[in-house]
Amino acid sequence: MSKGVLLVNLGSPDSTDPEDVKKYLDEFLMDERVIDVPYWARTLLVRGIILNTRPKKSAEAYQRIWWDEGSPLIVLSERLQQKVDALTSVPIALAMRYGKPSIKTGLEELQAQGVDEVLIFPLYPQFAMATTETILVLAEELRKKHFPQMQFTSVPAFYNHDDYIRVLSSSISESLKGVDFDHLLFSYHGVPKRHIRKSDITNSHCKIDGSCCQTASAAHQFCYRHQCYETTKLVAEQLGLEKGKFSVSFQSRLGFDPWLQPYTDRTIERKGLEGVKNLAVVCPAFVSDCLETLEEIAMEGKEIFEEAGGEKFTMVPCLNDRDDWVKVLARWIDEWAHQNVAV
Ligand SMILES: C=CC1=C(C)c2cc3[nH]c(cc4nc(cc5[nH]c(cc1n2)c(C)c5CCC(=O)O)C(CCC(=O)O)=C4C)c(C)c3C=C
Ligand SMILES: [Fe+2]
Ligand SMILES: [Fe+2]
Repeated sequence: MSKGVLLVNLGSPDSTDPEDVKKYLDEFLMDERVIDVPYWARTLLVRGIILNTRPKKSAEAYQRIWWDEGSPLIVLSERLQQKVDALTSVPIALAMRYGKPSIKTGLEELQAQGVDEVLIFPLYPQFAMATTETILVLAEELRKKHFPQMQFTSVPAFYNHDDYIRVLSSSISESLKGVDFDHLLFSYHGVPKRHIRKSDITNSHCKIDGSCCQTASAAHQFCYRHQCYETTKLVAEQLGLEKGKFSVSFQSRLGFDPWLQPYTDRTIERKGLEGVKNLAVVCPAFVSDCLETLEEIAMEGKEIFEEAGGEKFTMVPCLNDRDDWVKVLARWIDEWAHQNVAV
């Protein structure tokens, strides 16, 4: 069998035109693992309500961060793919769960290179039903329908992997060198609390209280909240951050359901009001900078902080195409590619 890798990120609209943003949001929000209500209710909510107003607002946000080459998330993912490809012995393709290049196109690209054993690599450190799971489900549907001769393996969430924690810690200490920050906020993309309960494979562990994510359980293999706290704990240990000097929050909530708390916007405001003058923020749920980091945090978050009395706001960039990150990905891939190969 011939091996190859499909890196998969979230995806962006084709342009900042509200019509393109609407098309992208339709594909994204009509995913049953993102808005997980019955089809009729999702259609009513997404196509009857959200898509009437949100595309215009989101298009304006995309306009504030868009690059000449296109969406930062796509451009940065392409750079990552090219650099990893240059270091590995197997072909590396790139796909997006929503928008272009699609997962089907990515698999076709690998197929054209003779690949029939594919490592599906969701570019998310923490597992979530709205990210990792939806990629794996769609990839399997496509395999059955269009690529029955292919075999898939997938990379599990790497939220606590030593290599990831080391690279993330280095990126934070480099970005914050000489920045005498009072507090470091680890802001993760939020999800509705219901998603956490649904992903609880024990059906009994998750309480979303202060303690369940710290109590050992098989549920943690698929618990986004546990994995976010674990990444934070391991990075804080590696950086020697004292208790109270850092905290966790969840950003980007949508709709009226309760999402994971504390919310990032309110946390940033509270920090400013409490007298924190120098705040640093890192967003470890994203491996590539995107709308949610460049606009929601670096622009809106900064403004909220300054209005609340804060003075210095430092944003730590995502891992993007850092050399140490590229090397780690290339090593993980080569380790997989050389398994079971007689030497
Ligand atoms: C850890 C990664 C992500 C999780 C978990 C996630 C869940 C999630 N997101 C929405 C709704 C929206 N997210 C949007 C943008 C967006 N989300 C992620 C990642 C995760 N989402 C990224 C990387 C991006 C940026 C994409 C880019 O092009 O840069 C958007 C679109 C923008 C907007 O209108 O705000 C929406 C909508 C839900 C509902 C959800 C969990 C249920
Ligand atoms: Fe999102
Ligand atoms: Fe938990």
